[in-house]
Amino acid sequence: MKKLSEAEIQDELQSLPGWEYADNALHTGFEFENFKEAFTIMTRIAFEAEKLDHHPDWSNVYNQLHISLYTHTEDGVTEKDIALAKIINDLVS
Ligand SMILES: C[C@H](O)[C@H](O)[C@H]1CNC2=NC(N)=NC(=O)C2=N1
Repeated sequence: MKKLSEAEIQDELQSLPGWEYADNALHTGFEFENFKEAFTIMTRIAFEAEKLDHHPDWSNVYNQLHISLYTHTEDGVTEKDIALAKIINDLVS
């Protein structure tokens, strides 16, 4: 899986509302009604991440969820991060 250039990442971000590129990774944040809603989405994301064999760096505090996507093996953002970001946006919307 090839590391994407910054230009390629910015191009992909056009179709990823809510995501930004910083510090060599993609980042987003969501706020839910409560902890149960946040954790339900996290569970759905976890199953999709397992299918892709690609896993988010994330943190959850009550109803807030912050997610960063990064490909450790390539030390940067790859198509797998873009694919997972799209799945996450679809699950949350
Ligand atoms: C061995 C296994 O395929 C790797 O560790 C996978 C698993 N999940 C991963 N997730 C992420 N975000 N980056 C990786 O490089 C990565 N590598």
